[in-house]
Amino acid sequence: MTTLATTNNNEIKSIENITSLPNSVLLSQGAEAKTYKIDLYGIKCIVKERFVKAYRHPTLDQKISGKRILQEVRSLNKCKKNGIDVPALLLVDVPSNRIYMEYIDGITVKQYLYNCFDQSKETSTTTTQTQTEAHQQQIDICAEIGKQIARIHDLNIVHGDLTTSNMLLRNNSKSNIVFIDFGLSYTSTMTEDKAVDMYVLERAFISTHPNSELLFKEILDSYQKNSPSPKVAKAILDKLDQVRLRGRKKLAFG
Ligand SMILES: Nc1ncnc2c1ncn2[C@@H]1O[C@H](COP(=O)(O)OP(=O)(O)OP(=O)(O)O)[C@@H](O)[C@H]1O
Repeated sequence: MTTLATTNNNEIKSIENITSLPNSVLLSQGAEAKTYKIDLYGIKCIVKERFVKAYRHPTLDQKISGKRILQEVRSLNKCKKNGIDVPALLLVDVPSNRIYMEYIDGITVKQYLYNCFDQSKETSTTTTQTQTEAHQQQIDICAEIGKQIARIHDLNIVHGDLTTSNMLLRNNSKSNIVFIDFGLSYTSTMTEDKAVDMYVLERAFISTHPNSELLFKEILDSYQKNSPSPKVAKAILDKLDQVRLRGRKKLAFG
């Protein structure tokens, strides 16, 4: 682990206040972390800073934040090492609860799918060809999502928060999905954990992209077809059926 070094009388210090940096922009404030885009020595990068939760005991808070950071860093590193596209890790500043990573220039998969839906809508200006192309683009990106998640699961990484907002398109290219936000990720060999990961994605996908059940099926088909371990992938998808059933029962009976 390293600390961001700014030498000051031979002292190594963290940047005190991210917002004081020129060109720093707050991109999002989640429940646990703030995400900034900054310019560091001329390089655009992302700083994810887990903030102190006042309702938690400080020691416990530091322990939880430290664990989440470690998990995010581990997952990012493991993915990168195995050729799965994730932001490159630049620095980890444990005392300040910050991770510095590569800034990915590109839209989210969520936005990409919205754009395709817009193009595929019947209007006076759209042609059948535009609609067919837009539909094919949706299918292609869903196939890519399934393939890449199968590879992540094959590394025994459970993402924990799979949504189309947590997938970015490097240079806006649909064949270049970059997975982000591994803050809730963990290591597991259990089919159940991976099935729940797919269930989280399914719920998020269907609610973010209405009437997209057939598209989600593309994700599942590709997940199984492209998994490095097809038998395991099949077991995970069989388990997904059970997870769905439990989810429905929970909704119906509380
Ligand atoms: N490497 C990156 N490159 C470009 N944009 C990014 C990058 N990482 C995050 N973002 C942007 O910042 C937003 C928030 O990031 P992220 O999802 O990692 O944080 P979070 O959801 O607040 O964290 P957590 O869920 O762990 O509390 C993302 O939706 C994305 O738009």
